[in-house]
Amino acid sequence: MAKIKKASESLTIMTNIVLPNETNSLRNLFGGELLAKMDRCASISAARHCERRVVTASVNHVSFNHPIPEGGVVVLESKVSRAFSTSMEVYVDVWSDDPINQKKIHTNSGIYTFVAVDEFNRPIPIPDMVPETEEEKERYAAAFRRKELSLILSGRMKPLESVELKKLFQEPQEPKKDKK
Ligand SMILES: CC(=O)SCCNC(=O)CCNC(=O)[C@H](O)C(C)(C)COP(=O)(O)OP(=O)(O)OC[C@H]1O[C@@H](n2cnc3c(N)ncnc32)[C@H](O)[C@@H]1OP(=O)(O)O
Repeated sequence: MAKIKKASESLTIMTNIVLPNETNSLRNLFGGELLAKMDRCASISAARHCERRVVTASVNHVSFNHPIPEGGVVVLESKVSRAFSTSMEVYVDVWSDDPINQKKIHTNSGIYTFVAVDEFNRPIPIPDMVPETEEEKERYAAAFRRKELSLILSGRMKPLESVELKKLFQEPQEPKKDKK
């Protein structure tokens, strides 16, 4: 598919208030609820990028650094960070927003992989993606390593078959001397 899209074209922002039925016993947003919100937000970004139906293939990384309290405002922002052949990586950032005190803190992020599928749920090719901002470029550059790691962890790739990831664990080679 020749079409190339910008990362910003997949930008999705979801803003919600944290309701009591979404909280844990500490009255903070329950982790599983947050994961579901992140999956929804990321799947919209993926569908915006490929203009197809998408399925979640893997949740590669999620961290929870700060709690989001009941009654607080949770803001999710997602964008495709790299498109491969039929799959794409989507980065989700989450903030806790306090509109009264006008404080917004980054609480966590997550990295998801989605696959575009046809009407028979078979993977189909997707448009390429071009990063523009510094952050988009950094995330794009590291996405191939993360894809390899995800494939290894899911048993779809043997560690020795990796290209980028393997380089991280290789000893630096001595430069070859010219033959006399
Ligand atoms: C939005 C939702 O919540 S959907 C509900 C939850 N998700 C689901 O039910 C999905 C269930 N899984 C499936 O349907 C299938 O396993 C699929 C569609 C994800 C993959 O189908 P497969 O026939 O295995 O396809 P295939 O091996 O060709 O992989 C397709 C692409 O996904 C990538 N992929 C598959 N699994 C992973 C993984 N764990 N991590 C990273 N990438 C993966 C492959 O590398 C390939 O990428 P590429 O074409 O861009 O190089």
